[in-house]
Amino acid sequence: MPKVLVSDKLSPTAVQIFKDNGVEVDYLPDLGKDKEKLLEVIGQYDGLAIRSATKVTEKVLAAATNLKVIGRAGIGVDNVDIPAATKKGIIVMNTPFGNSITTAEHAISMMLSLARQIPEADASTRAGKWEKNRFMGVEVTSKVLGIVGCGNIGAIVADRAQGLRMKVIAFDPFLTPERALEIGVEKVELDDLLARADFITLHTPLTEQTRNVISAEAIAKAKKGVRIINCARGGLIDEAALGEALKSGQVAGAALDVFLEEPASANLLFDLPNVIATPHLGASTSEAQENVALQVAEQISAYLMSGEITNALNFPSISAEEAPRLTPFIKLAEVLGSFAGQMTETSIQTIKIEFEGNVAAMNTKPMVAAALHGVLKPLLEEVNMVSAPQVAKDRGVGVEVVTREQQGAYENYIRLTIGTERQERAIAGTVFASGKPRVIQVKNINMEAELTPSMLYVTNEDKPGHIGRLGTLLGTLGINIANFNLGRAEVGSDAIALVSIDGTLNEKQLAEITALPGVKQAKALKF
Ligand SMILES: NC(=O)c1ccc[n+]([C@@H]2O[C@H](COP(=O)([O-])OP(=O)(O)OC[C@H]3O[C@@H](n4cnc5c(N)ncnc54)[C@H](O)[C@@H]3O)[C@@H](O)[C@H]2O)c1
Ligand SMILES: O=C(O)[C@H](O)COP(=O)(O)O
Repeated sequence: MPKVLVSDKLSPTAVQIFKDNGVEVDYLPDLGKDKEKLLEVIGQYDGLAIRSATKVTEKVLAAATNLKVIGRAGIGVDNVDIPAATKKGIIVMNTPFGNSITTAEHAISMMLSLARQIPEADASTRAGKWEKNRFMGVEVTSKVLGIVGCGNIGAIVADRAQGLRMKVIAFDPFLTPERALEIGVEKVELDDLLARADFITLHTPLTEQTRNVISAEAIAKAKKGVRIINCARGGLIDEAALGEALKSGQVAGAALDVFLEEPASANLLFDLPNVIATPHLGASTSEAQENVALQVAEQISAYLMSGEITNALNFPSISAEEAPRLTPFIKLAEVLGSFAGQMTETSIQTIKIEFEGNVAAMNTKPMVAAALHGVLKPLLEEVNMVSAPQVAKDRGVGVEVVTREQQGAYENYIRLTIGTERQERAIAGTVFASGKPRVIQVKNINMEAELTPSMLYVTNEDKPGHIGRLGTLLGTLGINIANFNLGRAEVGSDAIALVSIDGTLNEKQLAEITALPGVKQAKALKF
């Protein structure tokens, strides 16, 4: 039974869902904050369910010897080292929509609180002062709201702000003009947004491009008296620059849910009167927490129990219906890749994967990942299905994927062609109705072979006596033949033998096989 650790405070719904799905679960909501303890126990678990408190660093991942999946009950995954997880073949998932309405509502609440200084007015009134003249606010109606990052949350904020009769402009390089039109926002450049916005709200992930997007320079370009809201990530704002601008009046107020250092028990902005701070509460409503807990527990369980992949950030999705149908094709793609990888001795420049017939209409991305894994595995130690596409890219291997309708006799057909500086080598296969993957072409020579764990591959001149000599030699070497598959281009030309054997061949035995008359190449293959 797979075992999952919940190391942050998730709704108990998650625990119940894991149990209902046949997954063993340890609910230790404070463990994520204890780095040493996490390192000690993480090796026991197949899955990890977290929020933002657990930091899944490279060190944690190195200790996570059984970990297969990390599920983030929420959106931001900057607390997970995704490249390191990918390298280890660990799927990283999030729940991209579960808390977006709640977070957008928090941003709007923060904006209105800033406009009317609600927190200070509340504190002053309850302290017995009746400072009616101190708290002069501003209306939001007809004001310009500048949204930086107009994805799921940004678009919901835009919708709510339009309800408040604000004019909404957005800076987001990935926002298409069609989408901007659909959600009724004006797409602008950052400098334009800074120059025009009365309120600026941030809704981008924290990346190298977005870090300090609200810098001293950006603040200087903003309208005097702008109010800034950040319910996304702390690193988006240069906090020191914001502090100076709040003191000078360039920024009239800031409402911050997130901080550079969290938990933020101290922060240079906390002493300023025109700052509203909340402790990363953006996603904290009972509705959002139910949503994300339920989703993450279902997603982790589905992956561990059936291979279904939803909302993964480092692997293509595989639906519950697809998972059983795709499995034999993923297997085929991997063995074709492995065959080609084992046959390749010089550096790979290109990998072409062609899908024909039924398989071309399926979700080919996991098959491509499996094929690349198969190719790279014999050449590199640290590669897996999750990391293979990135490894191929990092190594400058050109990957081409082609899909087309059935052209030959096979209802489904996958061909993988490897290009090196010396040559191109193609190998093709199919999956029979029984679900069995078979190799059907090697170097354009037709054959039909099941790839078994240990095989001998021989190319030879098509001349009488070869099969007898090969069989006799294998017998003399004490190697039992489980299956013998043959193919040839045409009479008297090149022929191929793919022999399933029990046990493995050593270098000396291979040299004896290579020395047989007419043999051009002999190779031991493992699958
Ligand atoms: N405070 C909280 O509790 C809380 C809750 C949920 C999410 N968040 C944060 O909010 C962020 C946004 O969430 P979302 O669901 O809207 O994500 P999303 O992916 O739907 O939207 C992010 C948007 O940012 C845009 N973007 C990326 N790089 C940009 C750049 N350099 N400049 C401008 N725009 C850029 C993207 O194109 C995208 O449209 C998350 O990454 C997370 O960090 C915080
Ligand atoms: O990215 C998110 O989903 C939010 O930052 C929520 O974080 P939390 O789960 O720690 O509240």
